[in-house]
Amino acid sequence: MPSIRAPASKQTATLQVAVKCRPLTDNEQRRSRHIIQVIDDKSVVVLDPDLSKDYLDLIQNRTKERSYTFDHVYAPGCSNADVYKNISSTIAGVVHGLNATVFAYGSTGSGKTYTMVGTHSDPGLMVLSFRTIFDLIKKDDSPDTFEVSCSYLEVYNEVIYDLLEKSSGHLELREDPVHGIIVAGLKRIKVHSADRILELLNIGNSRRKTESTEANATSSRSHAVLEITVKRKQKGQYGSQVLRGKLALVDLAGSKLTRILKDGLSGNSRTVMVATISPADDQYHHTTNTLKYADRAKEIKTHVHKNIGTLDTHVEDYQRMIDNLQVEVSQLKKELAEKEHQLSVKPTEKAADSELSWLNVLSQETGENVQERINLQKALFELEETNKRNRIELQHLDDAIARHQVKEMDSMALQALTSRRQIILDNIRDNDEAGAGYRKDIEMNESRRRQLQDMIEEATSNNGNRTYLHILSQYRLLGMTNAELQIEMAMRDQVIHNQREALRSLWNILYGTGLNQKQILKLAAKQGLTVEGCPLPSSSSDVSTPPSFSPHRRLAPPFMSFPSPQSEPYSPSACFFQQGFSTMSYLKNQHETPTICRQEHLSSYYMMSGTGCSPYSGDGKQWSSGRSMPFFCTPEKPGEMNNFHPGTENAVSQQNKEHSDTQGFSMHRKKLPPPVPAWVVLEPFVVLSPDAPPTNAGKEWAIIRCASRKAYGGGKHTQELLDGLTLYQRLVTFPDPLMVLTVEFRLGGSRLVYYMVYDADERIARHDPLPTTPVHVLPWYAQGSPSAARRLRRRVRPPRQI
Ligand SMILES: Nc1ncnc2c1ncn2[C@@H]1O[C@H](COP(=O)(O)OP(=O)(O)OP(=O)(O)O)[C@@H](O)[C@H]1O
Repeated sequence: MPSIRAPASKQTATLQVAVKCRPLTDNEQRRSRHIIQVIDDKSVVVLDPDLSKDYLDLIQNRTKERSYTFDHVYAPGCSNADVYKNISSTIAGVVHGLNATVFAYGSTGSGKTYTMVGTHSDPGLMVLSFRTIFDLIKKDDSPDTFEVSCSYLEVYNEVIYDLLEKSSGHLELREDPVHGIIVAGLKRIKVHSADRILELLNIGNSRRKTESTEANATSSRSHAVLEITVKRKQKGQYGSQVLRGKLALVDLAGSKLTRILKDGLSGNSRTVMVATISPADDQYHHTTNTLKYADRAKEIKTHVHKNIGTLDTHVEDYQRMIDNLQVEVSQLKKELAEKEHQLSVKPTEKAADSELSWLNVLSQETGENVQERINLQKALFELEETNKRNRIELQHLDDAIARHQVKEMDSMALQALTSRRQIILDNIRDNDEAGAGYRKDIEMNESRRRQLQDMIEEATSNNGNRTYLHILSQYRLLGMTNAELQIEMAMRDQVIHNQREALRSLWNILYGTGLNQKQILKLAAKQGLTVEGCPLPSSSSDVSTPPSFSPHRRLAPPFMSFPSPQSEPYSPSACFFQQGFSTMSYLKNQHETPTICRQEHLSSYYMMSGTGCSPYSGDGKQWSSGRSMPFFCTPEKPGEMNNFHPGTENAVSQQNKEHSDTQGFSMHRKKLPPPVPAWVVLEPFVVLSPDAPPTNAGKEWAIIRCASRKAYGGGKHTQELLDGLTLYQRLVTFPDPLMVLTVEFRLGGSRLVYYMVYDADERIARHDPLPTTPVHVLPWYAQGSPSAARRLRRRVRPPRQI
C-alpha cells in the first residue's frame, strides 16, 4: 500500500536580506574615504560624506549617520563562505522539493559578481550552493533517485540569451499555466557533479557581456540567472512521487529587477537577497539607495511549499511506472495460473460427512476471513488513492489562496477557496483516520488467518484420513488464495489505469498544442529532454491516428475520439491506441487478437458482484459513452446520461440489469468491452442556467459537462478535472467570443457532474460541482429565437465525432 504522507504544507516566508560590504579597491584606497561602519552582524551605519552638511546637522541636532538593520551584515573582511553559512539551509531545501532564489543586488562595482561567482580562493554563492546540493545527494541514504539539471541565461538590453548555447538567439519569456514563467527554448543540461556545473558556469560567464565602467573594470552588462533543478523521485509501492526543487542564482547587472525574479520575489520560493555595497564615499548615494531598497525588501513575503510532481512529471516516468506495474501483473497472472492448475487436481478419496464437519466449519470461517481481508484492502486502497488526490488539490488550493492574498483579490473568491480547503483538510483527516482503522483491522484479520491455518493443520495431522484431509484443506485454501490474487491483480490494474489516464492527459496536452510528433520531439530536445513512449501517428485513415494531427481539429485532441453511431464498435486495438499507448507490432494488424490489450484489461474482466457494473449494452453495437469499469466502482446512476447523450437508454437499462443479476458474494468472470477513451465530444448545448449571475441573465451560455469516478469530497476527480480544464482553457483560443462547446469527462464508474459555464465576456463565468438547482439543457439549435439559433449555428461548428 502506498504510504500516507503528510499534506504538503505551505509557509509564508519573508525575504532573507543580508548586506555585504566589500573592501576598498586599490584605486579607491588612494582617493576615497571609507564611510561604512559594520556595528555587529545585523547592523550597519553609513556616514554622509558631505562635509558641508556638518554645520546644518549640528544646528538642527541631526545625525549624519544612517543606521540600518538586516538579517545579516557582513563587514569587508568577510568571505563568501561566511555569507554562505547563513543561507546553506535554504539551499538544502532544494533537494527536498523546495524552491530557493539567491540574488545579489547593488550598484555597479559593489561586488555582486564577486559575491555570486567569487574567485578561486573565495568561491562565490553559486559555487558553494551546487557543492552543497551534490554533497546532500551523495549523503542521502533513502532509496530515492535524483536528477539534477541546470540552465544559465543572461538578460541583456531586455533580451534573453542562453549562455549554454554558443550562438544563442533571442529567447522569449512565457507564462506557462503549470510551470509559471518559463523561458521558451532554454537549454537545460543534465549534470552529475558540482564540477560540471562549474564548468558550465565558466563557459556561460565567458559569453556574458561585460564592459569597463568607471566603478568596475569588468562590469557585467547583463543579468545572469543560473538555475539548478533537482528532481527527486521517491519510491513507493504503487508509483513514485516526484519532488522538484529549483534553485535560481541570480547575478544582476546594475540595479533593476526583472520579471525573471517574479517567483523569487512573490511566488513559491525561499529567497535570499544579498545587497552589496561599496564602502567608498563617492558611492554614498548608490549605497544609501541600495540599503533603502534592501530595507523595504525585508517586507516582501513569499509562499513556500514543496513542488510535488503530478502532471508535470515527465512522460517517461509514467511510462516506466506502467512498465513496472505490468511486470508485476504478469507475475501475478503466472502465479494465478499455477494455482488454477493445482485447483483442477481434485481429490478422489471420500470421507464420511461427520468426519468433515469440523473442516467445513473451519473452511467457512477461512472463507469469511479472506472476504473480510479483501474488502478491507479494497477500502484502504481506495482511501489512499483518494487522499493522494485530496493532497494534490489541497496544494492547488493553497497556491490559489496565496495568489489571491498576494493580489489582494476579492474576499468572496478567497472565502470560497478557504472553505473548500477546509473541506479537503477534513476529508484528508477523516480518510487518514479511517485508513488507520482499516490497517488495524487488516492486522487482526491476518492474525485470525494464521490461527485458522494452524487449527486446520493440527486437525488434519491428528486425523486418520490425513492425506485426503490435507489435500481437501489445501484445495479450499488455494481457492481463497486465488481470490486474493485476483484482487491484487485488480488493484494493480487500477493503478495502471490511473497512470494511463495521466499519461494520456500529458500526450493530449502535447498534441493539443497543435504540434505534430516531430515538432514535439524537436521542442523537447531543445529543452534537453528525451521523450519516450510517444504514440506514433500512423498514416492515412488509420483509426489509431491521434486526431490532433489533423490541422482542422485543433479542439479535438483533448477530447479524444468517440465512436460515431455509424462506426464499428471499438475494436480493442483501436481503443488501446486511443488510450495513448502504442506498440508497433500491435498497430500492424488491428484485427488480430490484441495480446497486449488483453493483458492490459484481463483483470478488469473479473468483477465482484455488488461492486461492478457494465456500461455495455451487450449487443455489440450500442454503447453508452462510458468505459469499462475499473474494479472498484459504484454503479452509474441511470438516466443521468440520457439528459446529455441520446441513445444510451438501452445501454443504461442493460447495465442495470446486469448489475442486479450479480448479487451475492462470488467471483464473476464477466466479459466487459474494452474501455472507450476518456474524453468524449458531444454536440454543443446552449443553456439557460437558472443560477446564472444576474448580470449575464438572458445571455447564451455554453456548458461543459464533466463526469468523474468518485465524489469523496473532491479528491481524485478534482485533479482530473483541473487537468482537463487547464487543458481546455489553454487550448481553446476563443476565435469567436461565443464559443459553445460541451465536453464530457468520462472516467468510468459513477459520475460526478461538473459544470463549467462560459459566456461571451467572462470566459469562465461559473463552475460548480453538482449545482443545487437543475439546469435546463437544450441542444443549441433548439434554444432561443430562430435568428439566435441561426447565428449560433453559423458561428459554432459542432464538434465532430471521430
Ligand atoms: N569581497 C571582496 N573582496 C575583494 N574584492 C572584491 C570583493 N567584492 C568585490 N570586489 C572587487 O570589486 C570589484 C567590483 O566587483 P564586481 O565585479 O563583483 O561588481 P559588480 O557589482 O558585479 O559590478 P557590475 O554590476 O558592474 O557587474 C571587482 O574588482 C572585485 O574583484
